[in-house]
Amino acid sequence: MSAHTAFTELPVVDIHGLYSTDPAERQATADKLGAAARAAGFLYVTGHGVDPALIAGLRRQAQALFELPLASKERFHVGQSRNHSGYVPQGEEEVYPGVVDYKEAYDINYDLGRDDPRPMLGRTQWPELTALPGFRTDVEAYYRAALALGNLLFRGFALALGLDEDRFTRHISTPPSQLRLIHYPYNPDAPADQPGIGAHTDYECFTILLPTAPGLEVLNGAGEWIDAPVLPDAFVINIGDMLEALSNGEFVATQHRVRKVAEERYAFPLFCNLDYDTVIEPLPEFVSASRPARYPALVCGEHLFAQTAQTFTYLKSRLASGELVLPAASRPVSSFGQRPEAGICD
Ligand SMILES: O=C(O)CCC(=O)C(=O)O
Ligand SMILES: [Fe+2]
Repeated sequence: MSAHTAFTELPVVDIHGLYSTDPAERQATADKLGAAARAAGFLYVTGHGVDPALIAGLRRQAQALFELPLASKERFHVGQSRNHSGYVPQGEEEVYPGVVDYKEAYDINYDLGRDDPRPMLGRTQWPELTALPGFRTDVEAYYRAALALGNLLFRGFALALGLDEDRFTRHISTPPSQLRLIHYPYNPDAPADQPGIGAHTDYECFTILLPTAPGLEVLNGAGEWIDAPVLPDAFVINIGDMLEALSNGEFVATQHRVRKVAEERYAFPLFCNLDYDTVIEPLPEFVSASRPARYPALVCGEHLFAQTAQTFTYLKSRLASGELVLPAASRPVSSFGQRPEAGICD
C-alpha cells in the first residue's frame, strides 16, 4: 500500500496536456497526476478547460437556493426521491452518529429521466420553484461539464496506473455520479471545533471539488491536518475508496474535513463513479503472489448505497424498520484510507 507523504501543501498539476492528441504528452501529464495521487491522494488541477461561466452559473443558483426559507427547501427533501436527490437539511446526514455537521446540501444525481429499481439511479428531484429561474439548466450545464472533466481524469488516472487509457471509461455510461451543492453557514459564535463536515474519505473513485472559501483540511501521511486554501481557476481532486480498491492501494483515499468556517462557504463536489453494476475489486495488474488483493469485491452502486444508508437519517430509519436492507457485501463507514491517527498506516 502506498503511504502518503508528510506533505504541507497540496500538489498542483496543470492537466491541459491530457487534451493533447499526442499520446506522449498525455502520458507525461498523467505521470504528474499519478505522482500527486501517490504522494497525497489530494491535488489541485489547473488547465482543466471548464468554462468559468458554468461555474458562475452554479454558484449563483446555489446561493439563490440556500437563501430560500427552510420550508421552501424542505418541499424537495431528499427522502422523497427514489435516486437520493434533493434537499438535505442540517442534521439529516450523520457521518458520526450523534454529531451534527453544520451544513445543508442539495444533492443532484445522474438524471436517467426514468425510474430505475436500483437505489441511487432514476429521476433527479429538481427544486422547481419560480424563485429559482434557470436552476436546472444552469446546474445541469455545470454537471455535464464536470462529468466530462471526470472522464478526462479517469483516462489520466488509467495512464498514471499503467493501464489502457480507456480501462475505466469503458465502464461509464450512466454512472451514479452525484453533484452536491453544500452550504456552510457562518456563525461567529460557534465553537472553534464545530464540525462543518466530519473527517471522512469519499466513497467513489475520485472527487472534483469546487470550493468558494477556505475551510477544507486534508490529513497528511504524518497524521497532521493541512489547510487546502482556494486556488483561483483550480479544482481540488481527491482519491476515494473505489480507486483505492481498484488499484489495490496503489492510490489511497485521503481523509478530509471542514470545521468552523470563517465566512459563509459553499462547496460543490462531483463524486466520480463507474457504472452502477461495475464490480470494484483490485485489478489483476495490481495483484501478485507478493501483493495479495487487500480489498474484497464490491459493486459500485451497492457500496454507494450502503455508505449513504448508514449515514442518512431517512435511510437509517428505513433500515431499522426492515423496509430496506443493506447489500450483502456492505462495508462499515470509514473502511478506507490511511488512518495515521489510529496507528493504521501500512
Ligand atoms: O466542503 C468541502 O470542501 C468538502 C466537502 C466534502 O468533503 C464532501 O462533501 O465529501
Ligand atoms: Fe469529502
